Amino acid sequence: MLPGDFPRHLFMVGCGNMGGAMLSRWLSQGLDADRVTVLRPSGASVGPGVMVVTEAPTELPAGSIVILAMKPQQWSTVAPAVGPLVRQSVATLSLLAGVPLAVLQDGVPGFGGFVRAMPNTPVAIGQGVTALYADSDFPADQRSGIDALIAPLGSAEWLADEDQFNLFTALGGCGPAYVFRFIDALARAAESLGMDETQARRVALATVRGASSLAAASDETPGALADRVASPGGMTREGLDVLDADSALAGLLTDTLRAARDRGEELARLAANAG
Ligand SMILES: NC(=O)C1=CN([C@@H]2O[C@H](COP(=O)(O)OP(=O)(O)OC[C@H]3O[C@@H](n4cnc5c(N)ncnc54)[C@H](O)[C@@H]3O)[C@@H](O)[C@H]2O)C=CC1
Ligand SMILES: O=C(O)[C@@H]1CCC=N1
Repeated sequence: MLPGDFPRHLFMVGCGNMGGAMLSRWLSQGLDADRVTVLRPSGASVGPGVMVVTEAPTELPAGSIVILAMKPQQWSTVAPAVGPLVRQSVATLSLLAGVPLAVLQDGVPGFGGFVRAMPNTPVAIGQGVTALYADSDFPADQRSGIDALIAPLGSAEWLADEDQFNLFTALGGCGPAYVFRFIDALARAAESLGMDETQARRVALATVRGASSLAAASDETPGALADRVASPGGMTREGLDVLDADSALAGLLTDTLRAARDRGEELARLAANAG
């Protein structure tokens, strides 16, 4: 079921991996396909009944939200084409990683309805986490429409400080990729030590799923839960000692998030200049 104040119409600019994950969830939760229009250069279908256009129309249905779901680097070329539609929208949600509100506003001068959103692909099953940020120009009474839009996708966090957006992106937006890589590495490690490949993948995935569900359901921190697995003098501690030596895992993940976060500033420059 969609919330009652779900936007009346969605106009999506691009619908690839991320836009497609959001759209499939909204449709699965009861959104009528005729309440969505997708602009994509290929014109390829995104699902039964959803209108796909290859050029921006001149008008949007009343109460539309525009969702920018193309690549950040495309903003400076897309802005002139979709600017008139952005101005007609009650709000325009930008998924463009790294691109600050100021760069969005430069593309459509005078429009105060931009909201930055950073979802992640688990939105496809309603288990995403989405960061949201709007500045003081954004009409306060439109926030509930944005909340209704995001609610079917999982949890949401409004950030108070736009400077935190790239760090949130590195953790929440990019994070599924790092977790998928970890699952893969866990399975490959078991395989390299002699386990059958298919069994290693199955057990690694089941272990990560069970552990993350337990951590989500527990009052204890993941750190405390790790210690509970490690029986004194037992096997787990020997393994944890490898991960913890010289803060190996913590250091690797800090470097990982730093690299992802810092790429956001480069994407902002590309969005402003390169087209
Ligand atoms: N993939 C992810 O997990 C996440 C992606 N994002 C953001 O979502 C946006 C899209 O990323 P992905 O879906 O991964 O990329 P993608 O490459 O899968 O999809 C991009 C879409 O944009 C369309 N497109 C290309 N040129 C266009 C144009 N001129 N006008 C309209 N549409 C155009 C493409 O046809 C495609 O459907 C990016 O801005 C990214 O930063 C945000 C959070 C997570
Ligand atoms: O890789 C990217 O730039 C986007 C942002 C978060 C996930 N994917």
